[in-house]
Amino acid sequence: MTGLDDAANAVTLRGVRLQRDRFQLGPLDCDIPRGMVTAIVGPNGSGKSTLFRMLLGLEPVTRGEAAVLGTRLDLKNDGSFKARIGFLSENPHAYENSFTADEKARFASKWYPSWDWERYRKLLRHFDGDGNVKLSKLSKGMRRKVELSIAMAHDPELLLLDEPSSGLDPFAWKVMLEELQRYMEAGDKTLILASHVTEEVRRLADYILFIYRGRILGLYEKDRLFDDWRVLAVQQQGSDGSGKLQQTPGLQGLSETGPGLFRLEVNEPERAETYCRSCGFQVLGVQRMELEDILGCLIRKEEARR
Ligand SMILES: Nc1ncnc2c1ncn2[C@@H]1O[C@H](COP(=O)(O)OP(=O)(O)OP(=O)(O)O)[C@@H](O)[C@H]1O
Repeated sequence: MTGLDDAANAVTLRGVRLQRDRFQLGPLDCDIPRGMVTAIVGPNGSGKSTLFRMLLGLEPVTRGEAAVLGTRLDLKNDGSFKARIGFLSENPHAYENSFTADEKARFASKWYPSWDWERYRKLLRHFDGDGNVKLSKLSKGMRRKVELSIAMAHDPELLLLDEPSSGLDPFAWKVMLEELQRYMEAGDKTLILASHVTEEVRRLADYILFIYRGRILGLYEKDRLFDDWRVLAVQQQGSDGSGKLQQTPGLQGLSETGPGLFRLEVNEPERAETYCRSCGFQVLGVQRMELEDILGCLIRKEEARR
């Protein structure tokens, strides 16, 4: 791991903890790279929104050190780094209900030096959003579209999106993917999004950060993750040898699915296959794992460790 102010990272966390009455986030250690898309994936209540709030300085770091865009999250910073960030929260703020999108945008334009009205209008048009209706009168998806337009209008260095597609119809979802891909085209932007939508993660993410019960289960390069993690179905040929499966290279999970039949979750598929054969097992099939299966496997391992 590198220093806190390494320019290659958009976010650096070192032993970071945030304590609430009934929930602890951390200790967290990770580097989220700049110029990339990182998807945060984890079950409900695992701490994704809390992590976003902490990165925005809205909740204090109780212990450890954190930096966002090279700025340390401590009492000494003046908060100006936040003008370089675009944020879409999971839930809309009730105190903004009486504003229209255009009125909210007018507020935002004063706060963000790089605010671009043309960009805002273009985004709103592309999303087919209405800037003149009170936010409280918009449907969930309609409000999401205008909030996204506002979050992206100042072309921020770092975009933090908390479940951005929540409420969007399939057409708006497609527009969102297009806009986020366009946003990343310049090469110097960073997108971090929390998502439960597998397809969104598959299409957008360069990296996946798994989080569970406030702890990081791993940060993986997406293509490698989907290449490496496989399910092997194997059948025992002789009468003995099932115990040997515990030694399978890269073994992440093992279950007996029938008499002499086993299901192995592995992240070194070629070595695992060779090993199983050498132990006298017939390999019946090898399949890529879905994102939720990988998460399930990581959670089981974490639970076993606790
Ligand atoms: N305002 C709050 N005050 C106290 N505890 C909170 C508050 N908001 C969330 N929590 C708790 O913090 C924990 C993490 O919640 P958080 O919203 O960060 O999870 P999440 O991963 O974003 O979940 P989801 O996928 O459901 O959006 C949960 O145990 C939740 O009950």
